[in-house]
Formats: sequence, C-alpha cells, structure tokens
Amino acid sequence: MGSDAISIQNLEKGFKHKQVIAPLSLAIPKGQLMGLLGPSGCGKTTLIKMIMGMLKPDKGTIQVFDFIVPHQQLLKDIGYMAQSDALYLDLTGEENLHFFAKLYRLPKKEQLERVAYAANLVRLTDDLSLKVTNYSGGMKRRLSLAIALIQNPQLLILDEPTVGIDPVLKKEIWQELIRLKEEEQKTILVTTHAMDEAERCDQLAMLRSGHIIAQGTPQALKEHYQAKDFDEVFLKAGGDAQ
Ligand SMILES: Nc1ncnc2c1ncn2[C@@H]1O[C@H](COP(=O)(O)OP(=O)(O)OP(=O)(O)O)[C@@H](O)[C@H]1O
Repeated sequence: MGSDAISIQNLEKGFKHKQVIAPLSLAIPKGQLMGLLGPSGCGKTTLIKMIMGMLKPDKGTIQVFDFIVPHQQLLKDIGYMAQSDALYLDLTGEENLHFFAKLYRLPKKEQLERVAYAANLVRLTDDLSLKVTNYSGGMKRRLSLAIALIQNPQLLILDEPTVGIDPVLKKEIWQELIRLKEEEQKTILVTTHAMDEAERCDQLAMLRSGHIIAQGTPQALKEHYQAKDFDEVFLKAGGDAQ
C-alpha cells in the first residue's frame, strides 16, 4: 500500500466549452489534513466530485488508497459531506443517522455507538427525535457532518463543512477533526473560504481556474510569498490573473 491517500494525475474536466479542471496533479499523503482554497467557481467542488467518483474526468486518473476511482470499496472508506445537505426531511435526525449506518451494514451494536458518537460530536443529541424539516440551516449542516462520519471512514472529504455553523461549535468541530487526524490517523480534505481554518491545515492547495497555483504548509506559503495572510498569498501567486 502506498503512502498517499489520494493521488491525482493529469486530471482534466470541462463542461460544454468551459475547461473547469485544467491538467491538475495532486497527492495527499495518508494522515494529512489538506485544505483546498480558491475563489467561488474555481473548480473545488468539481474536483471533489471526481475524487468521489460522482463525476467522470475527461482525462487523467485518481487513485484513492489502493483503488482507481470509481471503485465500490471506496464508498465505505470515504466520508463525504457535500456543500448542499442531502437529508431525509421527513425523518428525524436519529432516523437519518440510522439509515446511513444501515446502508454501510454496520453491526447493530456499532450502529448504536456510531450514531451516539456522531450526534454528540455535532451537539445534536438532544434534537435527534425532531424531524429534520424542523431543523435550522446550521443543524442540517451538523447532521450532514455526523453522517459523513457515521461509518468511521479512513478518509474524510468535507466541502465547506462549517458554513452556517456558529463559532463555538465550529471550534469544537475543528478540534475533533484534528483529533481524528492525530489519534486515528484519518486523512482529511476540506474546502474552505475561512482563513482561520486554512491556518489549521497541514498543507494548503490553492486553486485558480482549475490549476493549483500554490501548495505548501500555511507557514511556508506565507513566508515564500512574504504575505500576511492567505488572500495575499493567493494574489501574489497569480490568483488575480485572468
Ligand atoms: N454540471 C455542470 N454543468 C456545467 N457547468 C458546471 C457544472 N458543475 C460545475 N460547473 C461550472 O464549473 C465551474 C466550477 O464550479 P465548482 O462548483 O467546482 O466551483 P467551486 O470552486 O466549488 O465554487 P464554490 O466555492 O462557489 O463552491 C463553475 O463555473 C460552474 O458553473
């Protein structure tokens, strides 16, 4: 088994006449927390959907652990939180969590443990018996995050996981992501627009028009570009070029 969780080679994707992912190569080592940064429309979600096997690349290959995407085994290995919530509104929070736990064929005892763990992590334990249609936007995001963790996957792919979540819970969620990485050796790929979140990543990849224009640790990027923050790194790395 190689040392990378995700290995992307010469990936390309376009829609109609628009090239969204230009040739792009990227490796994410196992056990690393990688942040994907870039302006709206630069191709972050498109890239993630290809890693998930939900979109077919025009060219290039993606390997996740030992498998070339798409592969059925990977469904269990990857916890995915999409930008828009995909929840059953007529079911309660608890029923949603059990539905996904069953989908992954977790044994009954583990199912109960994982549902309790995931609900507690996102502070939804007291609201589990409410129908999701009565949840606030932030509660739905929290439930989506809990679902991404339900099968205890080795790789977490989170598309803007803390949008609409209050600062206190956001801090707790980040503490848990870092714990998952450090104590359980999870690999985490997260997209974000929040600079404080970018700071907490091991590595950052900055995307513009489907290209990676800068990559490195948060500290190294700021030093290299003599920038005070990541907005400045982005601009100095060519992020303002058309
Ligand atoms: N199915 C599709 N058909 C046509 N164009 C698409 C499709 N999906 C994405 N695009 C286009 O591809 C570009 C990249 O979109 P994408 O959602 O990957 O951006 P993003 O970086 O995730 O943006 P945001 O930060 O706003 O979520 C956009 O111009 C978008 O309109």
